[in-house]
Amino acid sequence: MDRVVVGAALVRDGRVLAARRTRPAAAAGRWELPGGAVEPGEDEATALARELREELAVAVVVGDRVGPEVPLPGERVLRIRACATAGEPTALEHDALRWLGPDELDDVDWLDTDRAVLPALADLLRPPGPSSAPS
Ligand SMILES: Nc1nc2c([nH]c(=O)n2[C@H]2C[C@H](O)[C@@H](COP(=O)(O)OP(=O)(O)OP(=O)(O)O)O2)c(=O)[nH]1
Repeated sequence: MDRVVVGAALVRDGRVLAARRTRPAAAAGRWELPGGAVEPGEDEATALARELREELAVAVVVGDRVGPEVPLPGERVLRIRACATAGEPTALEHDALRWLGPDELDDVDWLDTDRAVLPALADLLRPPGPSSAPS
C-alpha cells in the first residue's frame, strides 16, 4: 500500500497557511502545506496534529479531506485535511509562513504536487455563493 503524506489546509479568517521549505535543496524555497509522513501505527489525524506541533508549535483540530489524493514519487500519496487552530503558528522547520486568501493562491511557488490541490483550496476559502437551488 502507498505511504501517506498528510498536509494541512490550516484555515483562519478565510486564508490558508502556506509554508516555505528549506530542504532538500531541490525543494528549498518552494511552498507547501505543512505536514509530513504518517508513521506506522498512526492515523492521519494524529500524524497531522503531531507534524503541526513539531513544525509550527500549534495544537490543531483536524477536519475533513480537501481535494484529490495526489500521487508522489516513491509509492507515496499526498492527502490534505482541513485544520483549525486557536494558536499562532511559528515557523520551526520552514523559513517563511504566509496566510493566503483565495485570490492569492497563485502568489507563491508551490511544490509541483500541490498545484493539483489549489482549486479545492480556493473553494474551501471562498464563502458559499447564492444557492443555485430553485426557489
Ligand atoms: N508536508 C508536505 N509534504 C509535501 C507536500 N507536497 C509534497 O509534494 N510533499 C512531499 C515532500 C516530501 O517528499 C514529502 C513529505 O516530506 P516532509 O519532510 O514534509 O515529511 P516528514 O517530516 O515526514 O519527512 P522526513 O523528515 O521523514 O524526511 O511529501 C505538502 O504540501 N506538504
